[in-house]
Amino acid sequence: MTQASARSLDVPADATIPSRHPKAPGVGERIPPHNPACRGCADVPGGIHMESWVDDDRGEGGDPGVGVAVRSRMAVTDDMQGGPGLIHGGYLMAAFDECLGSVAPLVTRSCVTARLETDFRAPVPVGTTLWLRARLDGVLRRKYFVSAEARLDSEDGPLVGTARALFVQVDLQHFLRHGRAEDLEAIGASAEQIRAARG
Ligand SMILES: CCCCCCCCCCCC(=O)SCCNC(=O)CCNC(=O)[C@H](O)C(C)(C)COP(=O)(O)OP(=O)(O)OC[C@H]1O[C@@H](n2cnc3c(N)ncnc32)[C@H](O)[C@@H]1OP(=O)(O)O
Repeated sequence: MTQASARSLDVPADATIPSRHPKAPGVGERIPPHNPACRGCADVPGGIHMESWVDDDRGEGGDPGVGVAVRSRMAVTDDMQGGPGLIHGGYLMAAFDECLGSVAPLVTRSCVTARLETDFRAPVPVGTTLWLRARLDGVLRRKYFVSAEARLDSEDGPLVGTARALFVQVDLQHFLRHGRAEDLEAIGASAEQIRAARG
């Protein structure tokens, strides 16, 4: 296998699709913020205020409850402007990252974005609402392959973007080792845990 194909976002043939974790929120339930300071999903100044729910991915056979998917909504506000009256592309990518990033935790522990590819298919005016839908396409070892689409103003509105991403599962040590201590302490980590993780 070449280096390029090893890092591709194409779902490997031997990937599987596990079920939602029994303790994960159920279909239709709101997904709570994964960190109270997250600029993606928490209600904090300067955030994108994404709201997400567990969706029902009916899968190939159309069976209800099969698969793992997330539905998200984001208001496109004036402060997201790039071109005059239009969303900055980085905000659309942030929206995709947040929606895509809510999928794997329905199955496993924390994951982080390793790679994110976005196709900007149509301009997104400020003052609109983005509706996103992401699904789990396959899992191989620690790798979670996900894809998403974004539509304007309703769940079946015009398609404005699509994305594919790879999330890699990490353990708590990832955050303890790399995160700023005061933010880790704010979510309950002790100074001793942080010191131990950093060696
Ligand atoms: C307190 C709780 C709060 C919970 C908080 C939850 C936070 C969620 C936040 C939302 C999402 C984000 O914004 S996350 C923020 C943005 N992302 C990041 O900061 C991640 C920075 N990158 C990293 O830390 C690292 O590169 C990792 C963890 C992604 C991978 O490092 P690693 O753990 O050493 O693993 P590594 O062996 O390199 O890679 C594992 C497998 O993935 C593949 N792989 C790795 N990177 C890539 C890549 N870019 N493109 C393709 N493939 C890749 C490798 O080839 C390998 O495949 P194979 O050999 O197995 O085939």
